[in-house]
Amino acid sequence: MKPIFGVVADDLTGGMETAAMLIAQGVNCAFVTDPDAVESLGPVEAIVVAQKTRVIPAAEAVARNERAARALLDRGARQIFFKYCATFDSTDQGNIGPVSDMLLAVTGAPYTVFCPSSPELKRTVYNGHLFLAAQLISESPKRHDPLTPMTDPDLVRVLQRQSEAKVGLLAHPVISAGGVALENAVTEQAAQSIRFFITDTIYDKDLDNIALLTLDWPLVTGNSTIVQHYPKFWRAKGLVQGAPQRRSLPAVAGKGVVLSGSCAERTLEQLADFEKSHPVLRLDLAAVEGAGQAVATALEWALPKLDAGPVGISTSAAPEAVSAAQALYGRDGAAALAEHIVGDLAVAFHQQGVRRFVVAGGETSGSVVERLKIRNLRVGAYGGPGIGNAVTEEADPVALCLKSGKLGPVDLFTRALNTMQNPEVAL
Ligand SMILES: Nc1ncnc2c1ncn2[C@@H]1O[C@H](COP(=O)(O)OP(=O)(O)O)[C@@H](O)[C@H]1O
Ligand SMILES: O=C(O)[C@@H](O)C(=O)COP(=O)(O)O
Repeated sequence: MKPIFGVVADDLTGGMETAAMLIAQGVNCAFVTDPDAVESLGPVEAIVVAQKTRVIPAAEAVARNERAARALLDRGARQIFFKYCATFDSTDQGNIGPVSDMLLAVTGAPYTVFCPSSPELKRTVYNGHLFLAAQLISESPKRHDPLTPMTDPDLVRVLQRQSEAKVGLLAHPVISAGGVALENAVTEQAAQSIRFFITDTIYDKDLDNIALLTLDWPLVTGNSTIVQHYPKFWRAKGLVQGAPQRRSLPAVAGKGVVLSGSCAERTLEQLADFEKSHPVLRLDLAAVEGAGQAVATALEWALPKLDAGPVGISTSAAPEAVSAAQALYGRDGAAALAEHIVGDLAVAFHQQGVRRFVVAGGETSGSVVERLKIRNLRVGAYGGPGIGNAVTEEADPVALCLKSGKLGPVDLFTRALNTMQNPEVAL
């Protein structure tokens, strides 16, 4: 069976969420973190290859995503989808442009769209400008992101800084008209050598129009939300067979921990909520004496508590503390230190019998999954924005809930740990 959809995702949380969305719509979707794992997968309708490439140097991101795309195309994938964040997380040296340049060449696509919007989450694009609710992204809390502060809301300008390809805009009137009017707009702009189209999107209906436009394109790019708009069209064309269903995960017992490296406002709220009923250790990056000492301190604090119930350990901090850590270690140095600590803790906790992990933050999730050497996961059906639930396919399984920094209900950490033990309780 040739997959109808091959996803190359630039982080673990969003990649897993994408797989979960497809699964919830009855699409038999596999999820792997290593392109080499694609070849040996059984028959599936879709495959997500999610790697931690969002903030790595562009050349390395291009090489790793090219391996993923080629592995998917070698399996016969009918369409490649490049999945990035709804907030277009990227720096000027960022990867969305270079990876898309490469994917255009590898798939032979003449052009593609960029559709980060998620109307449900109030992430919309109008006149090429990205909004979080009523705020331009550059005026929202995203301007404080530790790794990808978004200071320019004009996505045409942001993408043009990253790519050789000419970037244009499919503005809202033509997106909302859809059909032939939209196809004509693409043809007209393509005749002016435009290869990348930022798509204005305000309403769900706009996403349907974009999905219909791009249904058979070799390459599409965007956030997970647009992906949810394809399965009904695939089903109408007879491309997928399965009816929408819930795929629940096997129960996993064992000790539980929350590991958090996300500094997003929502994560800080979730940690505060979890702390009402569970012990939480907050590590101050500016005060720790190296990763080794921080890990030892955290283990000494956590291990005696785990038999009584889950605990949380976080490097997450508010903008002032993030700035203090970055002033000491540099932006990448602070992130590397935090990820080193959290990754070491994940390995040590696993050795000590922890089998339920909630991880907050996309980069943080990437380092935990890499350090636990997890390549292949059975993903559960979609449980809400920004959340991916999965279980490793091995004799002594590990349950993971990977959470996007900015998303998820406030009480997610407790609920996710409980659901792992009793998957029949919906998230
Ligand atoms: N106290 C801190 N100061 C600076 N950077 C931090 C701190 N704690 C964590 N980080 C880093 O910030 C980044 C947060 O990114 P991520 O895990 O993707 O979260 P989100 O999903 O909120 O973007 C990670 O690379 C993490 O290691
Ligand atoms: O769009 C989103 O928020 C997610 O799909 C995503 O990519 C999450 O990234 P992080 O917030 O860095 O986890």
